[in-house]
Amino acid sequence: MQPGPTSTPTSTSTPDDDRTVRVEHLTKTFGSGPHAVRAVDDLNFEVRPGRVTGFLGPNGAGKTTTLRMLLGLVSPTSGTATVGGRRYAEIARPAHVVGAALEAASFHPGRTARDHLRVFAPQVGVPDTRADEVLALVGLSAVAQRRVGGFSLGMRQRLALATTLLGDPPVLLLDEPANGLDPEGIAWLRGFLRALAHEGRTVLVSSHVLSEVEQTVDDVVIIARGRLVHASPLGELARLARRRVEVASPDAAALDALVAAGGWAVDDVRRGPDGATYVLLDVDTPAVGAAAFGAGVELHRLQARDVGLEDVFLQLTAPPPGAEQPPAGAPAPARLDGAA
Ligand SMILES: Nc1ncnc2c1ncn2[C@@H]1O[C@H](COP(=O)(O)OP(=O)(O)OP(=O)(O)O)[C@@H](O)[C@H]1O
Repeated sequence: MQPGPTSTPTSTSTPDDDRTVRVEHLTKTFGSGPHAVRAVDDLNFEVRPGRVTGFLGPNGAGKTTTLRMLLGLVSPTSGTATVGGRRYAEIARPAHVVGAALEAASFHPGRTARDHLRVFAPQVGVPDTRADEVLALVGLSAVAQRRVGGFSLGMRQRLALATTLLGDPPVLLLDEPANGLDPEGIAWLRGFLRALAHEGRTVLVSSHVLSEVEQTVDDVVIIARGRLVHASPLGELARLARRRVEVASPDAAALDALVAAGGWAVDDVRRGPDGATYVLLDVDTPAVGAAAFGAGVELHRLQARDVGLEDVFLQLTAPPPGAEQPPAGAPAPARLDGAA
C-alpha cells in the first residue's frame, strides 16, 4: 500500500484558510503595444484544502503564468494571487507553506538523488535526514545513491515531488506532473496526490489534458486564453456532457417528420442517396426507437453517442468561431455554466 506522504496529517495543525489558494482579478500582460500578450486576463478562482483540483486549459492558456504569479516569480499586471491570504513574498517560511514543481525540474546529472535533496534541505531549513524521508515517500529509497543523470522521466518527476515535500508544505502547486509518465507512473501519481489531499493538503495540478487527471481530481478550474471558463466539482462538469442519439432512415421524409413531431433538438443532419441521418440532442435511444416504431418509420441505425468529459473540455476551451489566433485580450467564449 502507498504510504501517506507524512506521518502527521496537516489537517489538524493548519486552519483551512491558511491552505486556501485564491486568485482575484488576476491579470498579466507580457510586453506592450501591438505585440502585447495578455497571458492571464481577469482570472478569479479559489482552491480548497483536502481536495485535488485540476487546473486545466489548452497549451498557452495561461496556467504556468498563473502558477508563477502564485509563487512570486512573475508580478501581476493587476489583481492578486495568494496562499492563505498572503502573497508569496509575504509568507515567512514559504517552503513550509507552498511546495511547487514547475515544468520538468533541472537536476545536476552527476548528483545522486539523496545529494540533490541535501542541497535543498538547508535552503528549506530542514535537517539532512529529511532527504531520506521524502525519498521514501515517493518510492525512491532504493535509488537514493544513484546519479540523477541515469533516471527515467518518471523517476525525475518523483524526485521533483520529493523536493517539493522537503518542507512538508500544506499547499502543493504542480505544473503538469503527469507529463511523460507511463500508465503505471500515472496510477502511482494518482494515489499519491489523493493521499496528500486526504491529509488535508491543498493540491493544485495543472494539465492540458482532462483525461490525464480525470480520475485524480475532485474539482476543476478550466481556463482558456487567460480567462476562466468553468470552475466546479468534477461531477458538475460531467453534467454538461449532453446526450446525443444518431438515427438513420432510408426514408428521409419520414425521418424529417418523426424528428419534427418529437420536437428534439437537432445537432446535425446529413442527407444522401441512402436517406437521412440525424444527430439529436438530450434524448435517449429508447425514446427515439419507440417514436419510430409508433410512427412506422423504418430505421437503419439508432445509436447513442454520449459526449465524454474530454469533449466537454474541448468545447469549453475551443477558440471562438472564426478566431484561430485570438488577439491579445480577446474576450472569452460564453461560459456554458455561468461560472463566476
Ligand atoms: N515571459 C513571457 N513573455 C512573453 N509571453 C509569455 C511569457 N510567458 C508566457 N507567455 C505567453 O503567455 C501565454 C500563456 O502562457 P503559459 O505558459 O502561461 O500557458 P500554459 O497554459 O501554461 O501553456 P502550456 O500548457 O503550453 O505550458 C502564451 O501565449 C505564452 O506564449
